Amino acid sequence: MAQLSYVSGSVGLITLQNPPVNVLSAATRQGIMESMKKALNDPKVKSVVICGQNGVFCAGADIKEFGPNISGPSIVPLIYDIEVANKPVVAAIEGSALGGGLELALTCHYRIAHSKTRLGLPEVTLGLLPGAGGTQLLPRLIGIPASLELITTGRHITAAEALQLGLVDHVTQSDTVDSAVKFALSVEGEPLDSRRISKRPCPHLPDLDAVFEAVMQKVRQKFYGAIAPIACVQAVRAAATLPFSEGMKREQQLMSTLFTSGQARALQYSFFAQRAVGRWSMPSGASWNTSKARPVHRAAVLGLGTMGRGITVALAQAGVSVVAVEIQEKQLNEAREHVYATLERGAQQSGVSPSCANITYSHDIQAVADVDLVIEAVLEDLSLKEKVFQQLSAICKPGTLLCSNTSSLDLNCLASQTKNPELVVGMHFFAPAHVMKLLEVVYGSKSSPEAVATAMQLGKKMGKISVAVGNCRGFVGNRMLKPYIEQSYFLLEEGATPELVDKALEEFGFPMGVFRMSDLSGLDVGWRVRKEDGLAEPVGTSGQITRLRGGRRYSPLGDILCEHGRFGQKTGLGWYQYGRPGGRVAKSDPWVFNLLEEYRARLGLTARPIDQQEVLERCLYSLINEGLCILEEGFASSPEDIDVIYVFGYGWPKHRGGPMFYASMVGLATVLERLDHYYRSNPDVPSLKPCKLLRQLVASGSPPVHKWKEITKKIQNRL
Ligand SMILES: CCCCCCCCCCCCCC(=O)CC(=O)SCCNC(=O)CCNC(=O)[C@H](O)C(C)(C)COP(=O)(O)OP(=O)(O)OC[C@H]1O[C@@H](n2cnc3c(N)ncnc32)[C@H](O)[C@@H]1OP(=O)(O)O
Ligand SMILES: NC(=O)C1=CN([C@@H]2O[C@H](COP(=O)(O)OP(=O)(O)OC[C@H]3O[C@@H](n4cnc5c(N)ncnc54)[C@H](O)[C@@H]3O)[C@@H](O)[C@H]2O)C=CC1
Repeated sequence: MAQLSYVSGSVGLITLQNPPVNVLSAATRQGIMESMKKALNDPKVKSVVICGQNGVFCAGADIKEFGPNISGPSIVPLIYDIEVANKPVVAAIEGSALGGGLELALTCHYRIAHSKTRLGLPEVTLGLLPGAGGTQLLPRLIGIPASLELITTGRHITAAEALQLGLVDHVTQSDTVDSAVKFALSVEGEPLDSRRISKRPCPHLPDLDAVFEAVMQKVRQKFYGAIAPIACVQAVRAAATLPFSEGMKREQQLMSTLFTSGQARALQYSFFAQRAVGRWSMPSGASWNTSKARPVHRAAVLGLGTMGRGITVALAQAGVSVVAVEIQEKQLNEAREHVYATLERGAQQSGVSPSCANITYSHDIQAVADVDLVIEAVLEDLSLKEKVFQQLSAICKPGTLLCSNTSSLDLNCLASQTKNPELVVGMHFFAPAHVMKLLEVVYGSKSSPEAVATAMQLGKKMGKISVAVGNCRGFVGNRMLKPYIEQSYFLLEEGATPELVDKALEEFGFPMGVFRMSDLSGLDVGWRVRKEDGLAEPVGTSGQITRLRGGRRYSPLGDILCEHGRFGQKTGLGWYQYGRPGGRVAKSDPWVFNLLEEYRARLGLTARPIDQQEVLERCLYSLINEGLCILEEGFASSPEDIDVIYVFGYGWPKHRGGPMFYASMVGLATVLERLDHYYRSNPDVPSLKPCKLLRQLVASGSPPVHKWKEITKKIQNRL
């Protein structure tokens, strides 16, 4: 796991050997410790270089080992041993130096990095802090403000930025190990005291209290409810105010609290879930093992409204050449300007030149004839989309993949309009499409595994976290949103206000409660769908209100708002008031309170006190129940798929893992008991009826999320 070899006569070269990314597993830590001891005791060795095999230095601790029974040599004494060494130790950094990997490099006396290396302390994203001395060493090396920024965000930086910050001593474009060995030879025998970071004082900061207060405030606001960023600030403060050994004790104290926290478990679960969704599978068993993605060099985007523009930007940024088609001249011109400005802004932020040269614009659908893949993003209208798919099927060269960005229409209907339904898949992006990380790749009943593989691969190239899902109404994310929104309306009928419901959800950790979110996305969107489904009927001022439609409880409150022209932020009025159309600051609206009072009076409903717990239970448990139904029906292949969709597409707080993980933390038996309770008092609300899978999981002793597959498979096989 770590090997000592001898090079250039006097250099001991320690190579970390733990593929794929040389994590510091127990065996690797043991290997480093033994190799270091051997090198330091060998009189022939005058200097040491530490590197990682296969072009990766080290991705830090092995997250899989985290838990109450962590074994092997501790990482902290190991790093002390390196720093006190009486021979120069040089880190040869390439690929990644992250977390414990960067801490290992910080204990070396010199750091040489390849220009393509990424460095960082991402522990905060795992619910931890850099607990192998990182919070004490980094501020001593690069100062407090820069350390606070890196440690509280977990941001990865380039070698160039690391050099600028003083984090590395030298950046090379050539062979890193060769450069480090040459460097080691050049410093053999030189005094080392000034190179030991722990011996340095932390750079003085005159307004220390004010700096820490401001950062703490920012962190509390930005990472609402998360405990790790706060502990990170506290640990860096220890570096600024305490001697090194005392600071290390404080770091360990804070780390041990985080290490066993539910938030750390959730975030570490999420780390692996993000990677697991990439290993997609379809109910037929198709996966990467059986299907190969086709290369996509040239893609078309059809419809340059809100979504088409974002998709064009994301494709161009991924280096794909784009044909962008829009029928309306005005929209086309606006889109061209918008895409250009967004790419320019992105280029300025990333320092990479913009990719505008890759895009051609047209108002003629014939322009898509020679592309490898089309993403359709025209209006959400089935007959329009059907016509577009007929045209695409006739125009495109054989083998072109036809993708739809529809958020709710049946993919099979679109596929049936084409000559090759196996080439049709959904690519459901989220707004704004060039920013949001999530992509649902939707397979219809005839989609070929190759088509799914190609969409998944393209999503990855575009920097998305792609999740393959089945073709049910609303797919996974929007389908689960339906009972969540429905419950929020029922709560209003029973006595809650939009403010009360939103406060409960925002304190849970959502960036926006359900009503503020609905105002932002536009209330008319759901209204249109409800009208198409025959649910929304005009109420008028004297009309009868029926709260039972199709045998189910129904709340027309959302429809009533729309009948008054209140579509949310875009009209300046929705569940809140915004001052003007397009306004962003939500203020309570007495009109809404009056409406609710009149509505309840008209229907003979008595408002009762509703607490935050009930809001959370009814909104979240009904959403969780729907997620479990989706799993039961096989439209998602694992709970990880659902959790990743909610964290990256719907603002589910990261430190709560996702709805499925959260349900397992709360206790599946508790979720079942509460759903049973609410369903008993609302037998006309089917989404509160606990699904079969939930009952089965509880009956099987509520296994952890990673074991659910054993039970879902059995249920799915029986379907
Ligand atoms: C009981 C009470 C005790 C209380 C006291 C406790 C004290 C404990 C002290 C411990 C102090 C330890 C401090 C420390 O060192 C903390 C850390 O280092 S935490 C880890 C920080 N590192 C990271 O977050 C890096 C994570 N990795 C990445 O960002 C990417 O993998 C990377 C950029 C390196 C490479 O990306 P890419 O090429 O895209 O590959 P993948 O992401 O697909 O990864 C490939 C493969 O490797 C797995 N993997 C990656 N990193 C890790 C890791 N750190 N641990 C385990 N496994 C890792 C990844 O899952 C992939 O495998 P799959 O099988 O495909 O999933
Ligand atoms: N807006 C959102 O937040 C999201 C929307 N979606 C889906 O994306 C699709 C597009 O939605 P938006 O961008 O919001 O709509 P939009 O109304 O902003 O844009 C649609 C564009 O398509 C153009 N168009 C219509 N027919 C066309 C044709 N035959 N050829 C070329 N262009 C044509 C229109 O002129 C318009 O510019 C819909 O299916 C929607 O459900 C999916 C995820 C999120």
